[in-house]
Amino acid sequence: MSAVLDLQGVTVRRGPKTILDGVDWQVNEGERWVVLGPNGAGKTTLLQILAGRLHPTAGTADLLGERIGRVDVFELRPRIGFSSAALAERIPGHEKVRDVVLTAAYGVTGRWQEEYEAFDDERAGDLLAAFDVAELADRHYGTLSEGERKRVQIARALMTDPEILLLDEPGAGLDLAGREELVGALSELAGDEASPVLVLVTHHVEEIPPGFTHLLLLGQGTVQAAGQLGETLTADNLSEAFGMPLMVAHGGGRWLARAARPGGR
Ligand SMILES: Nc1ncnc2c1ncn2[C@@H]1O[C@H](COP(=O)(O)OP(=O)(O)OP(=O)(O)O)[C@@H](O)[C@H]1O
Repeated sequence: MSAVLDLQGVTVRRGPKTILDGVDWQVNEGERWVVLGPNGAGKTTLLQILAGRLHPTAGTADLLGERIGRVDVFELRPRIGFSSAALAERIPGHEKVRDVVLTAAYGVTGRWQEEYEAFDDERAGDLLAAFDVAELADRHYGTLSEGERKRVQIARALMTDPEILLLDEPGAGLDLAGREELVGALSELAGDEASPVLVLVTHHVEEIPPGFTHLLLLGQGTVQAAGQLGETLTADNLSEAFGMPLMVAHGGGRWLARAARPGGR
């Protein structure tokens, strides 16, 4: 079975800066990956490659068996759901919540004169219900709380029934209740066999939803560790990636990390 995502020696350079440096990474059917790393490690850049929105400067990126640079990315993109703050900024505040999800069927933001099929309407409704925001369907997107918006954004990313779902820091800016609701929703998604392959970028181990299976730890542009979550999310690996002595605890399917010594370094 070929990998769903297969990166070999992926390098991204911008001017004198090497943002990603020889990244090798394979993701297979059914896996749920967390990508963790400090600010500036290259997580967002990596996700841009996985979304078919950026070409590596060197190396190869095969997404769903198609090589970036050889495939028409506009055909590939509906097969890859993507949710990020940058994409969310393009959603007009006056858009109805149902339409925010529905318009993803055409890869647009902002409903205009497209004709949607009844099954599109039904799917958008089902996705809003799955993320517990069905009662907001007729509200304007701009009136939602940050937590509600995040769940609508993920529902939107799933609209095309993608084979891969990429989530770039979905927990950013959420309060404790919002974060916990999101973690619960993502945990359910992770546990559903019908869900696509999941790749979740986060800064915080507390945001790792139960049911996620693998971890990629990114240092400054390089893979520090990658593998099964339980084996890879160790104090040693995390301390090295974040450049400070850290301790890690695990219980009830959730993770916690803090400085190993009072006062940090
Ligand atoms: N177009 C660009 N030109 C120059 N440098 C860039 C460019 N895009 C990103 N970078 C730099 O590459 C590094 C990695 O950026 P990236 O956004 O991928 O990191 P990240 O791990 O997602 O960071 P954060 O956790 O802070 O969001 C940063 O130092 C950033 O300033």
